Amino acid sequence: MTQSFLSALLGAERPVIMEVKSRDAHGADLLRGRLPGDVAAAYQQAGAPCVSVVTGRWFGGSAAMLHEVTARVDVPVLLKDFVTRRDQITAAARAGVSAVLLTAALLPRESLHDLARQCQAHGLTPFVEITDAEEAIGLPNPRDCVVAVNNKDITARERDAGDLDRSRALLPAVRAAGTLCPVSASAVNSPATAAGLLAEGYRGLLIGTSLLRAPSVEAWLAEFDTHRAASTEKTGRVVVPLTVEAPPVLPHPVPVPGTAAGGTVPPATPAGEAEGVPA
Ligand SMILES: O=C(O)c1ccccc1NCC(=O)[C@H](O)[C@H](O)COP(=O)(O)O
Repeated sequence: MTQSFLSALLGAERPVIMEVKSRDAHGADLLRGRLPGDVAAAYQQAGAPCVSVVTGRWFGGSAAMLHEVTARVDVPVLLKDFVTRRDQITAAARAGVSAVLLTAALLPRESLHDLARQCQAHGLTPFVEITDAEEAIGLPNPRDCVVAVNNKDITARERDAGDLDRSRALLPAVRAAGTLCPVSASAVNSPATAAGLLAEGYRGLLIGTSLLRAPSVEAWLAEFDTHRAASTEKTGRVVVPLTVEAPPVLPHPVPVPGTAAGGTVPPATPAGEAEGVPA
């Protein structure tokens, strides 16, 4: 891996984080006989700047999936699991990921911020997923965080249809939080919708189901490019790739004020759902 997750996404012509996920929220198979590593490799081949892998068991994930994916791609990898403890971040860094999902709706504020600092201390990008404006406030070093609006409700296991208006409504708050990279995640169900969200000001998108169900990723991306060109013509808004300096990796362990080194954060996630993160 040569670039941090954040710089890879900001520097991409097509800022789409392509996700490998075994099952959707209703249990439907998304891999259809394909191996996770093969799907990830196909994404990289198609030009993915970054890949996401869901290891959370609600979505049929496992630690093995993470290893299969990291073994097959050179692009930065985002780990999506129910991360509540510092040791999960240490393990994720050891496993070769570049970014870690932190779900604001499932973490007390202090823990969210502590885990974000831990990610940064390991040179990982905190991928902070929010569902309301308040959750974005006060993140540590926000320029080094991705802040993603989740269009679905993880507390309901994402069984809802998703609400893209949430992304539209929260974009000003996400920008105000200080991130360079607002992302819209979940329920981005078509190339047209994806292009629309970029035209409205998002710097990145996280897409799982729509790409996994597409008969051809290349055809999906070609349609996306067509819609983007059309919306650029209409709005004049162009997403200019940015180069950012990778944040420094601080010496480890990094003492975090107010917490016991190596201590755990209060468990706020469904018990036993985070075993996809390697120990
Ligand atoms: O959102 C979470 O907190 C979460 C935690 C652990 C595993 C997965 C989690 N979310 C999954 C997702 O958010 C979606 O897979 C992702 O955004 C893609 O959504 P879609 O394009 O609708 O498949």
